[in-house]
Amino acid sequence: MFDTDMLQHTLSQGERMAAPLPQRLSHTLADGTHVSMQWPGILWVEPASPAEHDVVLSAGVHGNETAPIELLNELVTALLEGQFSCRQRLLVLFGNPAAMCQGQRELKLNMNRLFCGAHRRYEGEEAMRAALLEQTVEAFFAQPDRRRCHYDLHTAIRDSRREKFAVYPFRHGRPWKRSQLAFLARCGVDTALLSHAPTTTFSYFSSDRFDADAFTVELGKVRPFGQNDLSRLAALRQELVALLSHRQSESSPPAPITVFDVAQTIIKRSEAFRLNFADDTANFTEFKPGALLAQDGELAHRVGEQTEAIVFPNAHVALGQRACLTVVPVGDEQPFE
Ligand SMILES: O=C(O)CCC(=O)N[C@@H](CCC(=O)O)C(=O)O
Ligand SMILES: [Zn+2]
Repeated sequence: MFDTDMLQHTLSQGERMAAPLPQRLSHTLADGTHVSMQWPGILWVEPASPAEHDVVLSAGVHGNETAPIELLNELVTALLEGQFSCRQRLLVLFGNPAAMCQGQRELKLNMNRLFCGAHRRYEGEEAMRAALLEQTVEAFFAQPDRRRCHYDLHTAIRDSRREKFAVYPFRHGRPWKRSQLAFLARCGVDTALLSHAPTTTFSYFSSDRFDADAFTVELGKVRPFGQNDLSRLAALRQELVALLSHRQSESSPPAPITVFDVAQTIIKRSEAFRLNFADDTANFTEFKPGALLAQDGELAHRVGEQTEAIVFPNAHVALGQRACLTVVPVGDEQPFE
């Protein structure tokens, strides 16, 4: 019998997240869809006659970001119970099960900085898990001429003036896709940030290596398991089921999404790094031109010539990592298709 509670099954494996399950689980649903699990928190779904999308849905790359984990778990249960028929090839990933077990963002390493081979510079369970996730995504996306997408679901540490927003990874000059922004808007994600530099995040990995339509999607604030209001993610659930069922979306055309350019990526260079605003300052709080945002020893980080809003400020990241983004309204020069 295939366990319909993927989350409990994953947590029951404890901290063994880079080792295969003692026994591979495999099951064929009534509609012919084949479902299998060989590693903790990695579910592979192969419909009998798949439609054109290969869909990766991930959550728990940060172990304490529980709302999207609960959402994906509920979606998997619905699929396994036959509540909807999955017509797209689907890979569901719980990124960092060991951190999920501990209710922590990470054990030792921020897993969302370990992709694109960055895991090779480190040792330990999280580096091994990131390597496994890369190999799994590569194997899943190996089929040619498919439409690939990857939505990597997160929640933010701070309050946010914009509850749900997506980071659109750098596309090396390829146009940003309005169709994807419209999909996100139907999901209730009303804000997108266009990145202008390569990173080592999971969504950048799928975008860069496999030309997938990939995003980091922020879905509210971090809360412990059991304390999330999943009704706030109802629109996202509905659109994911429509995508997976290969049905037209039934939601009315969304309000246009607000798009920002990432203006600055502030890196923590020394242990002297300090943010120049209160710890409870919400994401998307605006600062006037010239305002001091952070001090890193002698180095001052200031707003440029136009007002900028802060996103993901965090003085407690490892040296060399991003401690804050700033964003500005999107410029006219961005290529969209
Ligand atoms: O709230 C925060 O400070 C962090 C929330 C989070 O985990 N965000 C992602 C964004 C990844 C990206 O830029 O694509 C992260 O920091 O990994
Ligand atoms: Zn996260």
